[in-house]
Amino acid sequence: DVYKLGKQLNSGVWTLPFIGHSYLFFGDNHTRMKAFQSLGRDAISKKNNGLTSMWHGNYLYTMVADPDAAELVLKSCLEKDDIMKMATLFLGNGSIFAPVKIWRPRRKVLAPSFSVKYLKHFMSIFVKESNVMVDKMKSLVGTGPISAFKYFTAYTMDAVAESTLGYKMGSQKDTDQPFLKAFDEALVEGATRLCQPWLHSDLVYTNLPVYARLLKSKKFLWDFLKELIRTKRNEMIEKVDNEEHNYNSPKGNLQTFLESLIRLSGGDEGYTETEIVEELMVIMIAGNDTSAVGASFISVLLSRHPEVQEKIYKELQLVFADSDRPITYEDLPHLKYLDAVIRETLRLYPPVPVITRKVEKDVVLPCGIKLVPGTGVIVNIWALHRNPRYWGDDVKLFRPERFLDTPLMHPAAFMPFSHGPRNCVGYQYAMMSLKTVLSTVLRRYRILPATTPNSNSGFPPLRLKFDLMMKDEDDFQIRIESRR
Ligand code: HEM
Repeated sequence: DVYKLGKQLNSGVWTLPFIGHSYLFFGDNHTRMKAFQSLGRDAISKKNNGLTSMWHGNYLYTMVADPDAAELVLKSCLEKDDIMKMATLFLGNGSIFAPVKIWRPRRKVLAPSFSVKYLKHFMSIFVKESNVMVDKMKSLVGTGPISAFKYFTAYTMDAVAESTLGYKMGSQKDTDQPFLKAFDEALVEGATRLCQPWLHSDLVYTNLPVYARLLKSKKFLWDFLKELIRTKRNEMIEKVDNEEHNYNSPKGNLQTFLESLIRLSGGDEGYTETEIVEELMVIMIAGNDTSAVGASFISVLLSRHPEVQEKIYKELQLVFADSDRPITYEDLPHLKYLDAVIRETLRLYPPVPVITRKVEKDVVLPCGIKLVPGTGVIVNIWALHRNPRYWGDDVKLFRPERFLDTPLMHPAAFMPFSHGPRNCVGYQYAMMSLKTVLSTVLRRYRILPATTPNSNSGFPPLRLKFDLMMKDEDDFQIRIESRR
């Protein structure tokens, strides 16, 4: 059945005996992104209608770049592919990669703490950290190119740490911050392993010095979070004892995810300390670089499309005129063009370009092809967002207006935050944070390209790489100029 499925998927990309398509992934992170791109192009080619195969040795993945098929798969296959089990060494049973029976109850606890009611409280944190960022950027005006990512990643780390943990990380001010260092080291180790198939076996990996390094970073991060949880639990119990003797219906505002995790999980009866640490790590991992990568792609595209940047500035002028007042939650719905620019960037450059699922029961796709239990699925978001059947002939153009003048042709045609029950729980958080930081930067500065475009061919295409996320190999270089 597996081979029959492989044949039906009709790959136009060569496979080699024994290793299948794995040869495409040998090399560096740039090569790996190119592999996903060429397989994705095959999927959206006319002959294939949004599906192709990817053989990892003798293991078959159905690669999906068609919204109809993706929607069905993401609704009916909730288990993540086994390749994601590697994350367990670091994340334990953290919900993002956990088996469905662990993920489901945790998602129920996590989801309400991302509702608008809670998110509104975080605006003041986004505003404060955005201001720290624009102040830091002052010294960069008129200097040589800088990495936008370096600034956005420090911003997201501080914003997520304060809203999640109630902890003022201060990484925008001190890049040697020990939590940040340990966190970055662990992420680098994780990405290195995922991208190097010979490190996939736990038996091999856990006997290598790199594993000892991962454990060291993990211990530091876990000890730090455990201490923070203990302090917070005590604070909350004391507060409730003083106020109303009822742990489950606290008065006052919920301020952080940590507090709501402790509360929503039923106080002492709920999550264990380890389970809370796992969930906090999930949010830190899922919420940091994803948004920073998104903001960085937006900055680079704006540097190359001054006309788009001017349109955003006009919109900002309508809302704020020349005042210095900080952005509020009520301003957000008025920033429609900025919203379209963010979406259009996430369409062309989704920070998470591929996601995986495991097939556990027969699934018949709308085109009639039957997925076989024991195989995997890769939803190639990068290719799905460039599928001309759903985006028209100008699919490769950066044209934010498409989100304003044309309704989506399919609810799953645009899914940078994934789709279905296991989609991104931080979607609204991310959009609010991005709008706050981008509007704050763009009111103060004009973003300029790092290099001058060639008079004939314009700017060279961005060189992309894949290391858990899709990033710019040149580290998102831009320059800035003061608006005032
Ligand atoms: C531009 C920014 C972001 C992008 C592109 C993004 C993308 C994604 C994607 C694609 C998934 C689902 C993976 C899958 O279906 O297998 C996901 C899951 C998740 N994201 Fe995001 N994300 C972003 C920001 C955030 C933020 C800011 C947070 C939290 C503060 C967050 C928290 C999560 C969590 C907790 C999950 C796991 C949900 C679950 O498994 O139930 N994300 N994200």
